[in-house]
Amino acid sequence: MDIPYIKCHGSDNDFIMIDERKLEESLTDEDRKEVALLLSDRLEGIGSDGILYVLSSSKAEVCMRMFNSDGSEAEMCGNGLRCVARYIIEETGKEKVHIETAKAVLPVERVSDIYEGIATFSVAIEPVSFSASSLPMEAESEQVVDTVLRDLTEDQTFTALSVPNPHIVSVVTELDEEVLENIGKKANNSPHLFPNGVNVSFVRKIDDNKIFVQTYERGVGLTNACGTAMSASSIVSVIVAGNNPDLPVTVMNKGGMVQCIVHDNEEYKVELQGNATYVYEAEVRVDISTQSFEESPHHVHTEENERYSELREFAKTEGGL
Ligand SMILES: N[C@@H](CCC[C@H](N)C(=O)O)C(=O)O
Repeated sequence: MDIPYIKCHGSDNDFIMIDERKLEESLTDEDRKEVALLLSDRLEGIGSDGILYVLSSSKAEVCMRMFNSDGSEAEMCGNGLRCVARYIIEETGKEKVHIETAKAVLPVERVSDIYEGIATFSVAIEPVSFSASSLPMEAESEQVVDTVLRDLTEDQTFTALSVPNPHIVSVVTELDEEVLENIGKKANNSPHLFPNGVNVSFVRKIDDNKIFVQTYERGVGLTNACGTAMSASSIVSVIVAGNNPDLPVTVMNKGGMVQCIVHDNEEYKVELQGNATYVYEAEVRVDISTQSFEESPHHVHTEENERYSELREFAKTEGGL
């Protein structure tokens, strides 16, 4: 099967975007899983944190489905949704479109540049729930807010929420990547606690409405950034670290930066704003039965990648890396 794709990223959380509407054969869920496992592999494949599948929709311009690099499907992907948003906004020529995701039809639009010369897209992150059952998470109380999770640590507190994929977030003074990785692995090997796994984030407050976030992602491991995690972390920073709702929270990460505007009216909602950078475009011939693939030459988006490098350097300094 020949599959044209765009290698893209949001804050260096990188994806292979496949427009299924352009394929000659339709994909089954088993195909989507196999393609994710084969192509996402960093050593033997193309390498990515996951695959974004773009499908037709009867409810919106298109539907996005996201498969992690381990072949599991996620309910939502914030950085990926910005890439799909760009793709559809450029395709339709509209300023604002809607994209169907597993749990909601979400508005997405182009907004003013987050950094000079970086085309920036805003996506809605919702529905948000603090109910433990929404993750799902086995807990003694219906909500887990700033609470020590004794199965994972002795003294570190976490807040659990779904946005709508599952997250636990801890506000820390020093961010230790090794501790994060250990807790992330433990949480994802604790089906009695998190039957569907969980994304684990550490948040360090840099200043008022400015945080640094790193995440151990379910189905992937440590990544440069996770859009839903940065949205969940911004909400948690409003609740437990004194950040202000309705004003942008600048979120630095290992791959760049985004802005999250947290709205806490009747329900929590987040506007996640950041880059949607195309690295290159190519076509891959995949043979699922032999687990093999062959790639065409890449059409590299040199100029926008150079511009993104500037943002990455700026973010490193601002994030104290
Ligand atoms: N990196 C993504 C989230 C991808 C899914 C996540 N690993 C999960 O399984 O929930 C993002 O930008 O939100």
